Amino acid sequence: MIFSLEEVLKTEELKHISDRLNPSDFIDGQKTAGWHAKLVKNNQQLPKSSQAYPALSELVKNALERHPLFTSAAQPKVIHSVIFSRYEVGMSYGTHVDNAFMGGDNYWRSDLSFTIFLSPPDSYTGGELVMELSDGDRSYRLEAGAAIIYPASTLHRVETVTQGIRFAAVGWIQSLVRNSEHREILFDLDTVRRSIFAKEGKSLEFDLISKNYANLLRMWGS
Ligand SMILES: O=C(O)CCC(=O)C(=O)O
Ligand SMILES: [Fe+2]
Repeated sequence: MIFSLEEVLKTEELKHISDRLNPSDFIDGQKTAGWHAKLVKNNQQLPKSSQAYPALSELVKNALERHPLFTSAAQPKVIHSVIFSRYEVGMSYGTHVDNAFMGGDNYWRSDLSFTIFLSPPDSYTGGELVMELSDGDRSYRLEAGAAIIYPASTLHRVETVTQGIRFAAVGWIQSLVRNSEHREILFDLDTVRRSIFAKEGKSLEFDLISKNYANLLRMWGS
């Protein structure tokens, strides 16, 4: 399941982040790509050792966690390996799949990948995030502050930026529920039980769906 979240970052948070993304701090993005992704990765990123990185990466994780749809859709165990990337004119990231495990000493699994768009779409051209799906390509270019979250198993690419600068925060999620189809069933059940709760409160129907939601989570989660 691919899902987008609107307004993950508020306007003042976007400004706070952009004020701290100093182009001269950025380094070649090749540093964090797998051996094959390196061949097609042509962008820049903020090094984790930079002064701004720890607080900005916490801000991004907290913003995702407080979004009402995030927990239900992603069942996050840990959000990890956040990268602030920068694409100037001519930069792109060709077709690749993200590594299955990341995070240096911790070795978190990447079940879901996310991109939070940090630049307003009218401030650059090109730079679409494209998912290469079995029924064709699907292209995303969201408002600043919005996020797209997709299975890390997906082939994807970032098109060449042809004008302006594209900033993004990307990262990965190890989910409590490893299987994407299981996550989708849980998401649907959670959506339905919340809708029942809104209409009729803690009814028998609500309790039965909640029972099955919790039991499936126990069965599929780890
Ligand atoms: O910038 C993006 O939207 C995605 C970048 C990406 O695919 C990656 O860093 O692995
Ligand atoms: Fe990627």
